[in-house]
Amino acid sequence: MNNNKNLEQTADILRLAVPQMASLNIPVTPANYAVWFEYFAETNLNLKRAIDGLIANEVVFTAEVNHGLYNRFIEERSPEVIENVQIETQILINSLFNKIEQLSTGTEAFSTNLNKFGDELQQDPTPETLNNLIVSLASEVESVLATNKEMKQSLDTLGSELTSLKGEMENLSKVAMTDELTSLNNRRAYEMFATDQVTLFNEQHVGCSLMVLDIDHFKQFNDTYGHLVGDKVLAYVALALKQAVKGEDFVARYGGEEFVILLPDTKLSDAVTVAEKIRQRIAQKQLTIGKENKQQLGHITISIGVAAIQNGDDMDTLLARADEQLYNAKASGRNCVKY
Ligand SMILES: Nc1nc2c(ncn2[C@@H]2O[C@H](COP(=O)(O)OP(=O)(O)OP(=O)(O)O)[C@@H](O)[C@H]2O)c(=O)[nH]1
Repeated sequence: MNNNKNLEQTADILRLAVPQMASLNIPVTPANYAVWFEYFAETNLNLKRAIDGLIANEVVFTAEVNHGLYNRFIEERSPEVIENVQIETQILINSLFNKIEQLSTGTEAFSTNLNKFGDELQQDPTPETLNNLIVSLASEVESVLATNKEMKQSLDTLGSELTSLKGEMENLSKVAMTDELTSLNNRRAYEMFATDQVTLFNEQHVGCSLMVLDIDHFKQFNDTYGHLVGDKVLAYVALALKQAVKGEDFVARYGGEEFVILLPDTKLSDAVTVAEKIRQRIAQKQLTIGKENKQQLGHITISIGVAAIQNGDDMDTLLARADEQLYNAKASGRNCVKY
């Protein structure tokens, strides 16, 4: 089993990456760590070449440079990379926590044994020799206790370092599940949530409904106002969707200008009501850009397909039915909800 090898490799990379990042004044954020993990793992030769080039040319690793490396070499490939880093580091952390526990148990047991030995000696007191033994055993106990104390201190330090590393890894996991442009859940996060909802339906008969939403004629919008304005509109739609649903509803950017909302424990008619409210809210909004010299962008509309989970559904069949309804909405002239 190469688990130990992986663990050792991960630990080695951790030992190399963190000091190198510190010497280049690169903050150990989850995204930066993902870049440097890959660099030292030597699994991404393009990334390695790019970083070596930057170092050779004495380029300062500013926030923009770090962000660029992450975007180009990590995010654009796959969030799986981040998840791998997260999983491997998590294994490392767990194993170190286990070791810490073993160590403290071991030293405690040693000092207990020594104490016991001291007790036994006291039961058969032969004058001088025993007295000497007791004295030396007592001093040994003392030294073990001192070592134990030192050990405890270093374990405490290690423990708090690991706790903060654990926190960073949780952030990393969050990065892997979040769409950078809109800060919504990404497709990967949606798929995990949808899988859980399908299981809940199969095992406990708790239903759910799914909306698939797509901005109408978005290509035209991009062509007229440019991609950057298009990006702002995507962020606006994301916020509007978040604000339009209640706590448990799961909003995600599925890709491009397509969003999904999964509504747990919600029947079709209720989901359609929510969808209609969202459609109207977005259609009514007059879009502007710029703070002082506001440029009017007019209105955008969205089309929505809705479906409720049925017996025999899996995540893909549910999505396919909602998608079919989205197609119907587009075919019926857009800016409408079909179910
Ligand atoms: N600005 C921006 N545009 C994007 C992004 N992702 C996808 N798009 C654009 O969204 C447009 C989608 O175009 P189409 O699939 O033809 O659909 P549409 O123009 O919205 O037309 P209908 O969906 O049929 O109403 C393309 O121009 C994509 O470039 C993004 O992240 N930012």
